[in-house]
Amino acid sequence: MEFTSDDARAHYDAVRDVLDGVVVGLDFDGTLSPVVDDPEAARLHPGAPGALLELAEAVRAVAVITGRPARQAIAMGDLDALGNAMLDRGAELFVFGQYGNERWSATEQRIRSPRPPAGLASFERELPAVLRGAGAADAFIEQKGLAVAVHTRRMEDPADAFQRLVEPVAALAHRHHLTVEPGRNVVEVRSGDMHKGQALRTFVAEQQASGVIFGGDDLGDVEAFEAVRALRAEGLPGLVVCSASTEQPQLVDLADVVVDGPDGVVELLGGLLLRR
Ligand SMILES: O=P(O)(O)OC[C@H]1O[C@H](O[C@H]2O[C@H](CO)[C@@H](O)[C@H](O)[C@H]2O)[C@H](O)[C@@H](O)[C@@H]1O
Repeated sequence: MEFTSDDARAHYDAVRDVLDGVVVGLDFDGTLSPVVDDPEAARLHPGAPGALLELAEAVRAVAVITGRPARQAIAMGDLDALGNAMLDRGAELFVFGQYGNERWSATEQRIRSPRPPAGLASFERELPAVLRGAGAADAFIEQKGLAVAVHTRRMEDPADAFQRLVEPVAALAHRHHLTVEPGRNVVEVRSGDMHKGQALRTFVAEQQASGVIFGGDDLGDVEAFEAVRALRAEGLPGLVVCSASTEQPQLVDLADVVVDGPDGVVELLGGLLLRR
C-alpha cells in the first residue's frame, strides 16, 4: 500500500477514526475480481469474501458498485451467499449494478432496474456493420440489457483494435444519444443518466454515513473518485483507493492510496481493521 501524499495518510487515519459510520464502495472487475480474458469467467478474488465479511461488521454498510449487470455480479461473486452471511452478523451488503442504474440488497433480495435507454436497440442493430468498417468484426459484444460493451482483450492486438474502433463506436453511440465509457480493452455504451459518483453519493446520504471509502481501477470509477473528494471538501472523511494496473495508470494520480490490484485491495480491507 502506497500513500500518494502526506495528506493521504491523514485521510486514511480519518476514515479509520470513524470506521463504524463509514460506507465502503468497491468496484468489481479489476478491484474485487482479477481481470481475466473472458468477461464471463471473472470471479471474486479468493480472499475477498472473508475480507468483506469482516469489514462489513465494522462499518456502516458495504456496496459493490459495478458496470456489470447486478444479476451477473451477484452470480459471479456469489454475493447472495455473502450477503446472507453478512445479515447473520447484523451487517448489510448492497450491489449497485450498471453504474448505479440497478440496485440490490441482501435484505431485499431483488433487483430494481430501469428500462433500457431509448436508442440502445438501434445501436445494437447497427454495431456489427460499424465494427466491420473499423476492421474489428471479431470484437466481443457483451449485451448487458441496459448497455453494450465491446471488448478487444481477446483480439490479436487489443490496444490497436481499441484505437481503431473507439471513434466509430462513439460516433454511432452519439447518433443514438448514448454515452460512451472507455475502459480496460473495452468500450461501453449506455445511458448518460447515471454514474458511479452519483450512486456513491446516494449511498452515503441514505446510510447517513460519517465517512466514505471507494476503491476502483478503471475510467468508469473516476466519477466515484471525484465524489469522495467532493464529499471530503464538504467535511466528510473520505479515502480514494486505486487498484493499480499497468493498463490504466492515470487513476493513480486521483487516489490517496495505491495498491497492487485485487491482491492489494484485499490486504487493504483487512488492514483497515487492525488496531492503530
Ligand atoms: O465496473 P466494473 O465492475 O469494473 O466493470 C467494468 C466492466 O468490466 C468487465 O470488463 C473488464 O473485466 C473483464 C474480466 O476481467 C475483462 O476481460 C475486460 O477486458 C475488462 O474491461 C465487464 O465485462 C463489463 O461488462 C464491465 O462493465
